[in-house]
Amino acid sequence: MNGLAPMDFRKMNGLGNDFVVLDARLRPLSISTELARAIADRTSGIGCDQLIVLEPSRTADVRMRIWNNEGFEVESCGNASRCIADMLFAEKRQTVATIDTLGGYLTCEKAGDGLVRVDMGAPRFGWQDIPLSEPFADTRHIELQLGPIDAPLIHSPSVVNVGNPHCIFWVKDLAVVDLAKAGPMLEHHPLFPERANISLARVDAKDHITLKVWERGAGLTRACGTAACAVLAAAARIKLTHRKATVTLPGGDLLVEWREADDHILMTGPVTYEYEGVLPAHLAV
Ligand SMILES: N[C@@H](CCC[C@H](N)C(=O)O)C(=O)O
Repeated sequence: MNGLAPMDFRKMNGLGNDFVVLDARLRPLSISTELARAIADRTSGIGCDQLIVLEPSRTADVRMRIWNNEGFEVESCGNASRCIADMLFAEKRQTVATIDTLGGYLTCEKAGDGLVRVDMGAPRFGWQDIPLSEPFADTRHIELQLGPIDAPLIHSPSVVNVGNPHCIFWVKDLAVVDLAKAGPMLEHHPLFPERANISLARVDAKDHITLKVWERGAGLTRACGTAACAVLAAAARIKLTHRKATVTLPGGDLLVEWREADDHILMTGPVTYEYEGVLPAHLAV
């Protein structure tokens, strides 16, 4: 133990995308890459896709910081936003909450039936915004493929930033490539200087998309909220879907709407409280 008091944590998930939540609003915490990785490591006895740390905020109800399972800090997490919003609703006995993140300022509200709606802000499509390492005038489809040159298995993905970078391949068959193998290669492709979250998306109808995600820094997850938002915006942009659709992930459904009035994306979905505990001594912060 490093001389500091052991730390309480809460385990939560959004559609199976799971989080360890630490509350640093009253006691500042210093999170190193090694510590984030150790807490997220599933052999540590706890484990999660993302470590979430709550800090005080001058402008919002809370500042939410996010570390991927690999131990580096990132800008956005859609599923964690819903979880933290729900905690805040209970704490503050309110039906709205605001969350400050590196990826943007989020307004969240109760949506009935235990669901939470988060305004994820406006998508960005410029090549510098994703970011890409070279200019592309049109990010609706970029030149990138996997498989033989004359018969690529997947190709011409759409790219979008919804607080974090996403690359989406449109497929008819979600098993056309093994995402566990293709994901790491594409995540680290030189076109993505900050790496990228990689999705395979199958458009089933104008109001329904099925999605599999390889998350940057976390691998295959049961769900990725920002990927669902990115996919809906990218699909609606190229008229594959309406501006509102259900996005089905391995862990369940999210309802996503890209609102015309203000260009913002609204994501609605459930929250699950798993359990509370105390970090073991070797992980105490
Ligand atoms: N699971 C999250 C996204 C977490 C961050 C992502 N892996 C990244 O590196 O950008 C979500 O629900 O959005």
